[in-house]
Amino acid sequence: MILRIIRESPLSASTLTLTPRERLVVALDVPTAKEAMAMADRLSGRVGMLKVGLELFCAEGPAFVKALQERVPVFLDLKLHDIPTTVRRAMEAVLKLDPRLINVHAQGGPAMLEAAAEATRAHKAAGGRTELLAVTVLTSLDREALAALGHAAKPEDLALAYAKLAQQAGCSGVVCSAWEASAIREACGEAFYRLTPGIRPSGAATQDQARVMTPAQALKQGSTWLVVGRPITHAADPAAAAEAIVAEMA
Ligand SMILES: O=c1ccn([C@@H]2O[C@H](COP(=O)(O)O)[C@@H](O)[C@H]2O)c(=O)[nH]1
Repeated sequence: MILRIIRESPLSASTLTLTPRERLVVALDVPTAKEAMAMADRLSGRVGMLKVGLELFCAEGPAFVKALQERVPVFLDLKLHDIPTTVRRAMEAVLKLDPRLINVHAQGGPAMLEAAAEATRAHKAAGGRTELLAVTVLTSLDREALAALGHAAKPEDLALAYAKLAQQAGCSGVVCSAWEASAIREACGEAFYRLTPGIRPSGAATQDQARVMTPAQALKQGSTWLVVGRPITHAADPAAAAEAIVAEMA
C-alpha cells in the first residue's frame, strides 16, 4: 500500500484549528526501518505526525528520517541534553533533516535552551520549518521519582517552571504531561505548543508511564498534540486503534 503524502503543514494554520487527526502523533518505537515503514503504511492518512525516537534513530540514523520525512511530517524526539556548544552543534546537524518538530531537555538550563533556539532560528531564517520544543518533566516520573532525584517540587510545578524557562529562551513549546497542559497554556499562551505523551485510552495499561490521561481529557486540558505509542503500535489493528483515538478526541 502506498503511503499517502501529507503535504499540509500541521503548523501552517493556528493550532486552534487543528483537526483531531492532525493532533495525533504516533511514536514509531520499533527497532528497524522496515518495521517503521510498515507501521507508517498502516497508519497512512490516519495521523498527523509520526515520531522518531531514540530507539529508531540510533538504529537507522538520519537517512531513515529523511526518507520518512518525504512521506509524512516527522517529530524527531532526540531530547538533546548536554553543554550549550554540544547541543548547538548537534542541533545544526539534525536540523539539516528539517523535521517538523525537534526537542531538547529543559533541564539543560537557560544557556543550552538558548543555544538550541538560536540554531533553530538560523535554520528557519534559511527556509527551514522546524519548531523547537523543550521536554519539561518526563511523563514516566512521579513525585516520588522526582524526590529521588533531589527535587522537592511537584511534577506540575517543575513542569511549569521549565515551560516558562523554555519560552524565555525562545522555544516554541514544550513536551509535558496532559496534567500540566492547562496551567502551561494559561501561563505561556495558546500559541506556545503543548505536546503531551503519556496518553492512554481508558482501561489501557499505563506501562512505564506515571502521569497519564485519556485522549479526550488531554484535549480538554489544552494539549496541542497527543503522542501515542504502544496503545496503537502494539494493537492487533493499529489503524483501528488510531481511528478509535481520533474518534474519542472528536
Ligand atoms: O515525557 C515524555 C517524553 C517523551 N515520551 C515519548 O513518547 C512516547 C510514548 O510512548 P507510549 O508507548 O505511548 O508510552 C515514547 O516514544 C517516549 O519516548 C514520553 O513518553 N514521555
